[in-house]
Amino acid sequence: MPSLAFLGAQPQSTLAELFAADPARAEDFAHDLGGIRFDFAKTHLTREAIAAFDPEPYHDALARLFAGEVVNLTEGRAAEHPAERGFGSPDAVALAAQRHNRLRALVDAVEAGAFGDITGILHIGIGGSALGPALLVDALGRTERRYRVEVLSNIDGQAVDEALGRLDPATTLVAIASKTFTTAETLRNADAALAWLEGAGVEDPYGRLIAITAAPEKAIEFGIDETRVLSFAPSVGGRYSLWSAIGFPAALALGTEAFEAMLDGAAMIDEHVVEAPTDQNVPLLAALADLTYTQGRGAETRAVFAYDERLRLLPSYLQQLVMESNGKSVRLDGSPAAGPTSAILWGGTGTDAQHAVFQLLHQGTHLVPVEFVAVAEAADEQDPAHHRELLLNCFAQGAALMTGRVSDDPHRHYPGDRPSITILLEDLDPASLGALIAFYEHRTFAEAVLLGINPFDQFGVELGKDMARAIDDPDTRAGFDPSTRALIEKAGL
Ligand SMILES: O=P(O)(O)OC[C@H]1O[C@](O)(CO)[C@@H](O)[C@@H]1O
Repeated sequence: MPSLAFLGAQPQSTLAELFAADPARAEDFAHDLGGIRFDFAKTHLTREAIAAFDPEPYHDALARLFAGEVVNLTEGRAAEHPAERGFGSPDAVALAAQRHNRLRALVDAVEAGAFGDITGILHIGIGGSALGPALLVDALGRTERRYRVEVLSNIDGQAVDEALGRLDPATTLVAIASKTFTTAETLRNADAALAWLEGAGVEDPYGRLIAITAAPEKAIEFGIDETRVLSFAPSVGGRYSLWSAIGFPAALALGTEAFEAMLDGAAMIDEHVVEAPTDQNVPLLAALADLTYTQGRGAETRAVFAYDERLRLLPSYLQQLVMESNGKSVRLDGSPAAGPTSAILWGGTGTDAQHAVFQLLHQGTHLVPVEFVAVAEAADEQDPAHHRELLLNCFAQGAALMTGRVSDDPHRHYPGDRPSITILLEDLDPASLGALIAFYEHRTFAEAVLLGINPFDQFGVELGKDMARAIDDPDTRAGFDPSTRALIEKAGL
């Protein structure tokens, strides 16, 4: 059983005291890995706590994950997303490679004109079947994107109209991405897309559909020819699936080489977590810092600010990854979790957020560990002066949160000692983005292991889905509470 005893070895010193006592802190608590600097110096993590941490249970869990053992005990399956990056049982790795070959073949077919002149792709999916592709394309496809990609997730008809309005039905491919191929929003939106193609007079609308799923039989039942079904393993969780066929729109829009470079970046992190000792293991250190605040100091949230417009979708991607994984109350054996589990993750982009929510971060009553994610190199064709100011603002915020400012006037007093992690990418490219995302996956995994919870199930979302079905049925609706029935009546449903 993993132990959180290391938290007891953490002196309750302030950040200023930690820096004063340790001249090498800035250097030793910052780690350069794959072109990314992970700087933990402005957290309350200490050498004592790291030394007191027993990494054995973590490494055992990691070995089980990479061996393709059943680590998702509540659903009785493995969690094989690392196999997409070459780490797993030989069978899983071979199968993932075969599936990537099919993905590449389909990209090649689109490029060779097998679907006619295609200029756009409508990617329909939700949660893990949408957030990853949306992030990849938005982050990396701003200048070189070869196809217009629209990601449609919400069941709101306005979202449908907006997405369709930006595409030409005559030259659009529709990818229906759903691990289960049963998700209500996705199927409803797929029907809307089909009607859109039909309405525009597209000769063979079903011929324009591609399915991406772990349930190929259901996609075939829907009417999609099996040659256009890209599958992935049921053991790849939705929020861990962007490495699989779910990444198809990114592979198409950015090119398969870029997609492979992203997988390589992630694989570099896979290797790192296995080999690095605790005091160098970047995702593990981040998890130790997270637990220092949630378990050790009562922090309920953690905020991530992307100081780069290209990463504006990162906070919402991380919300699913972190909260759907570790927002649990019971341990693997069903016993209650000992103390808080996942922090509530929220965030935004810098510098916008500075003028909206940073007041609370600097002077509010909540302890909010902050994370800054920035890129040293400006995006192509970006004004270097803007980029310089963006970065300077980012670093100034970390310094201000930590240092504070003393004033006799309580309204103008900044207490300081507020922690932050800074993640600085040398450049934003497929490899560094892959590494960044895999870092977050491994950090989430490490946290789950230390908390003794299962990061790979998500039963919490099932109740709402069941109720959404029941509420639409007059017989079961009668059993709903009076408040809900009154709302349904008021809305005229
Ligand atoms: O890919 P699917 O099966 O459509 O599911 C979409 C999303 O729904 C969830 O199951 C829960 O809402 C997520 O875990 C998943 O990413």
